[in-house]
Amino acid sequence: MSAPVHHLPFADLEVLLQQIFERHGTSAEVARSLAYNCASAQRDGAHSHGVFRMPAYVSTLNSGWVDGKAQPQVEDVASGYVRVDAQGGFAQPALAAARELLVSKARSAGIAVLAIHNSHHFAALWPDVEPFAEEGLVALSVVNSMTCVVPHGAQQPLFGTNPIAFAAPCAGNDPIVFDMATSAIAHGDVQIAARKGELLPEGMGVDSAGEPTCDPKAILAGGALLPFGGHKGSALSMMVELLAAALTGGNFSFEFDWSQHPGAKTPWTGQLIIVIDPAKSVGNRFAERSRELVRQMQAVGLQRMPGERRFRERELSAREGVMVTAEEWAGLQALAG
Ligand SMILES: NC(=O)C1=CN([C@@H]2O[C@H](COP(=O)(O)OP(=O)(O)OC[C@H]3O[C@@H](n4cnc5c(N)ncnc54)[C@H](OP(=O)(O)O)[C@@H]3O)[C@@H](O)[C@H]2O)C=CC1
Ligand SMILES: O=C(O)C1=NCCCC1
Repeated sequence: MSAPVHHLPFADLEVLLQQIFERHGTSAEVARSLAYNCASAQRDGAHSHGVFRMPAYVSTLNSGWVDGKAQPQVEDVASGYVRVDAQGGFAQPALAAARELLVSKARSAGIAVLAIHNSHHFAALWPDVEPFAEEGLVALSVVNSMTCVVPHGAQQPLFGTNPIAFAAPCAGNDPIVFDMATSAIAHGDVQIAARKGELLPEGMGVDSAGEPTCDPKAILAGGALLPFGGHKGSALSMMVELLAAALTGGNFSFEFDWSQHPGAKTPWTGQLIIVIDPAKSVGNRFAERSRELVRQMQAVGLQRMPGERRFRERELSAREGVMVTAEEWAGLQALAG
């Protein structure tokens, strides 16, 4: 028998999450930003960063580790450069505060960089880039997280799960979007597997003795993750540390200490977003060229584009409501008080 589920209109889920954030100490603006982000992940079936994350958001806010009322400070640094100090708050409101300036710089200079530091990112990364592609721009973002990944050839964890997200317009189609951790598996998916009592495929992580394991609980109890693709994923993860932390002024994944804040779960790091206006080099042809690439990939047998599963889930959610399991629903009700 399948588990009972609720199907909610997106707006209702968003309002409920907003209430939870505000109840646990965020400003109304921050609550709106995080609720939209988290509800969008749930809507798109991005479960490792949907409502599953709400208890950890709440425990983090209650621990005093993050400032839920922070007012990001935007600095107009140069013709193609914006810097934001998130003031110890969440990264999404920091991006929102700088977004208009970033887009106007990308449109006038052809390329613009947004460097966010002193920020907490606890979400999927695609929501940060996809909207740029919907406006005809190309966007790339990286964010570093917390030490849990052993660099290829090393013995101890150092890197975070450090995702990379990319979005580009595609004529007559949903934008092309990919968003992937540079670890073999996202930390969120390890937690979900541990909760469900499932084993992981081989090659995802090691136990506390550094021995390969498929047991997610062993990875969470003093073990660690591996980068995807050996030395190649490891190099990308290193690049993310450099771009998201060293370049922005944020912490490396190993540089913050949350031990004095029991319940804290959000990495206090940095994030970089690069936005490019393709009109500057190829006029209005970029989106057509994207479409051509997709056509050719399909012609050689491609069945699934990255991002496609999410867009399908989004359509399904629009028709049937956003799916929340009975257990998740009960948890949300408890958090909402
Ligand atoms: N904030 C943070 O610090 C961190 C956040 N995360 C987030 O965790 C989430 C999950 O990451 P991860 O587990 O690496 O993601 P996945 O491995 O599930 O997916 C990575 C990308 O590959 C696509 N994809 C997956 N399977 C296929 C396939 N068979 N064919 C074609 N494309 C495919 C996905 O598209 P689709 O979405 O359509 O399935 C997605 O764009 C991400 O949103 C990431 O941002 C991860 C680490 C840290
Ligand atoms: O799933 C992950 O990996 C992470 N997600 C949110 C931030 C911490 C790492």
